[in-house]
Amino acid sequence: MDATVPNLKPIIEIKDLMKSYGENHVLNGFNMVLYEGENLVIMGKSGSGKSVMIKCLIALEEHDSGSIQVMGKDISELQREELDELRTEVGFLFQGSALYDSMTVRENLEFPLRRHTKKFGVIKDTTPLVMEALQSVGLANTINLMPEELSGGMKRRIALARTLILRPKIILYDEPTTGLDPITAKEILMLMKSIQEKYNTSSIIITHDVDCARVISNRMILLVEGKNYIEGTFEELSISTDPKVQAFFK
Ligand SMILES: Nc1ncnc2c1ncn2[C@@H]1O[C@H](COP(=O)(O)OP(=O)(O)OP(=O)(O)O)[C@@H](O)[C@H]1O
Repeated sequence: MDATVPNLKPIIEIKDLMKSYGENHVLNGFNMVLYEGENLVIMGKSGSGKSVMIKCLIALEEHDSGSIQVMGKDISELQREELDELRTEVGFLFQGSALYDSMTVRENLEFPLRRHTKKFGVIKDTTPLVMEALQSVGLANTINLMPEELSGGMKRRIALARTLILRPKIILYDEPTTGLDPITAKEILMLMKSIQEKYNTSSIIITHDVDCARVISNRMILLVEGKNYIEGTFEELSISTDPKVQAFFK
């Protein structure tokens, strides 16, 4: 474990996770612990089950067996309302950002506030929360713009602001730097780091991007054929002589 991880309190624990689609056994006993304040990178070949694992984690997909504990709660035991509440603590940033094109930046950010009224109650004036989230991503001046007026990097930052507005304790990133040029990708990584420091969030980051893993990870897990193949720090994995591990560092 990297010395920069402040403590070792688990915030997510996955044990022996199995998930198949017909004969396609995607997750075959995956295990994972995410500690508070940690940035955990999951790497794996295309089709190795990374996105399915994330979907099981937030109960968008039902797992076949094994257990998933998020903030001490077994997600398969939660009723719909409890699950909705838990989802306000787990923000996710999927590939492609997915802002609503017909809404302004402000309306995009207000959307989760209106959907999850339990966390903050009914808010009469959303401006302070919207502005704080936009300031966190350095884009306060875009509040009245439409998504089409934003660059790819800006869209991703706004999507991150929309995730942050509910003040999640955990953020799940699926390929946060894919499709961005190297400079914009670096800006996003710096932003992810500053958010983690500011809000003390814990994150799981799925990525193929070695630079992303190097900059952001406290620890990494390599997923092969639906289970953990190896885990360790970037430094440990990057000097591994195992061909399956080396393949990611080329
Ligand atoms: N809803 C679904 N129905 C059937 N099969 C699915 C479904 N979702 C995923 N799969 C299968 O699960 C396997 C793992 O997919 P997954 O999207 O998790 O891969 P991944 O590791 O995230 O890949 P990538 O890096 O390309 O995003 C694939 O074989 C995929 O076809």
